Amino acid sequence: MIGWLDCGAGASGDMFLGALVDAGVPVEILQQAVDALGVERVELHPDPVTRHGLSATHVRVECPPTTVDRRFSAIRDLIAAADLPERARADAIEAFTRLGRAEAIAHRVELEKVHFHEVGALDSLADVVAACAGIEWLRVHRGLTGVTASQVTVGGGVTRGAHGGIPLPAPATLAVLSAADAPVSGEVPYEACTPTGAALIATFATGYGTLPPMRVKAIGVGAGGRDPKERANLLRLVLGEPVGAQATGTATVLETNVDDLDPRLWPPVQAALFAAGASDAWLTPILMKKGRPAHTLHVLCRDDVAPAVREAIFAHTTAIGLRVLTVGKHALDREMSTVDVEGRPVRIKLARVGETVVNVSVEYEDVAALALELGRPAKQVLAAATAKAYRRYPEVAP
Ligand SMILES: O=C([S-])c1cc(C(=O)S)c[n+]([C@@H]2O[C@H](COP(=O)(O)O)[C@@H](O)[C@H]2O)c1
Ligand code: NI
Repeated sequence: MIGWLDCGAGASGDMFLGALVDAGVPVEILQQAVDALGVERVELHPDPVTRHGLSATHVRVECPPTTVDRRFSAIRDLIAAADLPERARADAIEAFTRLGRAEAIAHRVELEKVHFHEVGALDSLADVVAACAGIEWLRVHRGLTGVTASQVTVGGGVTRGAHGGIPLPAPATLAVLSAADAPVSGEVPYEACTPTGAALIATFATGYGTLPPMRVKAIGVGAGGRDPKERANLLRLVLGEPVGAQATGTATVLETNVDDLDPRLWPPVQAALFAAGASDAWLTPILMKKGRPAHTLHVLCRDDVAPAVREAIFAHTTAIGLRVLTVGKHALDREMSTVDVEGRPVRIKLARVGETVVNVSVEYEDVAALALELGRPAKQVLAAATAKAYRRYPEVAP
């Protein structure tokens, strides 16, 4: 599954949460992430709303009055210590680092000393961790592999900040989006994209453009708090299975020979590569120059995430150079479905050639989780799920 963010009406933290809930992410997942921070009680309330007659979900983020001023370093430490899924935590730190760097540029202060004001900081903190937990839920439960975004409408005019009038687009919004090389335009006379919205787009989007070719499976429509007359204040998250050019085209393989990395570090290297967007990463044992036993690290990724994957290889291994290969790719159209095992859903992945299903595979993560829950061996749950899948798609049964 891939995702595309329609940012034609801008983006903000609450619009992100609305889009996620509207796309099917349980609000409890978002609330748990906020609760995991252990700060003042912040409550998320999803409401069905309309904007210009279009239905959407708005998530009210209710923050109590607070006098706590939070520096960037304190916020980063709070997120680092929170009990969140690992990738959600890493994304939340990344989003706040993007915000912090932007504020540091705008106010000419050091990153560690950037200061977020009281309720603004709490609201933004809740938005960021909840959105990151929501995207992680989509990765785990809907097989989301990547997100791209449209050009971002940022708006124009003036807004009020803690220190007075702020020109729009807000300096932090512009700094975040320019650092991410995101295409922007003004278009409307108000603040369409906030700094938090910009930081979330920049964290999740691996590229920018129009809706990629996909079979659409879910659409999440998130509303902003206001209903300006110029356009429907909506952020749309479109989720679907890639088709056509995305399935058939090119990919990048990065390769490097490594003879001096402590072998205990390979699993965290692999985790870091996946976090950077790798589609797969594997090692081949080799005998390299000077007769040294070593490994070739191969990393396959989409072309647009290759720079991030390259950075991760240099950051996490001892490699000081690598090969970059553009390879042809043909991937079958895929689609997720579920089968029922003892009343619980287990996801299956279907692969099609045209309309014909040619392969069905049971998602092992679901099997392992259900086996744990039922206290049964994973092989039994796998066999039960596979039997159900073959019953539904006898054309692929052995
Ligand atoms: O108060 C300050 S310093 C402030 C700075 C900036 C900069 O761009 S710098 C922007 N703002 C405005 O505050 C709100 C909050 O944005 P969220 O991202 O937390 O929703 C927004 O209107 C910014 O433009 C304040
Ligand atoms: Ni600021």
